[in-house]
Amino acid sequence: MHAAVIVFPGSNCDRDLAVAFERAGARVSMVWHKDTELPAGVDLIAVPGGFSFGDYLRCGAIAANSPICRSVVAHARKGGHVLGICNGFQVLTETGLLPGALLRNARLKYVCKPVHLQVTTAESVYTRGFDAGQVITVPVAHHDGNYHCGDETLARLRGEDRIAFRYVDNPNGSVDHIAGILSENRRVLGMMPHPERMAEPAHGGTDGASMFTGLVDALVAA
Ligand SMILES: NC(=O)CC[C@H](N)C(=O)O
Repeated sequence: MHAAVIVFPGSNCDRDLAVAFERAGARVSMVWHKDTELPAGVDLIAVPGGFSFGDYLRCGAIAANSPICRSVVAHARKGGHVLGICNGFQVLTETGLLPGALLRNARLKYVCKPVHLQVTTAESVYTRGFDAGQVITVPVAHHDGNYHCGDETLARLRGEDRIAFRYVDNPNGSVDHIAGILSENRRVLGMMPHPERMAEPAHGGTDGASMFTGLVDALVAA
């Protein structure tokens, strides 16, 4: 299984994400935002967390218009897998691959702490390593994590079982406590919490590791 991790100026979770994939058995290529082509044979693209382009304009807005993102969008439109974590989730909403937007946290503060997440659906390659309803602990670290979408979109996300994770105690005001969502074909996932920061014992917990092992196993078997 070959994963590509996209790197923007200001990304700061790219190495963590690569290590989490490698520990789960994946081969990883780092891809600079100015590149236009993805490495041949890539199974999954991962858009990491951080402060791409200094969060200027809106978090993820400039990154979404970088050369590599044209290939990321094309990969997803062909049915490819794309995972966006934190700033990566913001980038995916800015590209239009996922609906909705990440607004400033309800209390206007940067929130950085471990949170409890309910795995809302296990029906995706990203969440198959968990049981539906399972509660896991992973950290959040963001100031724009307040997920917002219109009523119609929310009804579709619920009706199509596309809410991947919900906060047990909502830290940022997200509608319906949403922490992560899936695309219509369930192959694109965006989430604000950081599973890659809770993926080995030295992190203080390993709940996030199941996401990477479940994902790599699914894509190897595909
Ligand atoms: N850790 C992150 O990816 C942070 C994302 C973004 N810079 C924010 O604070 O909302």
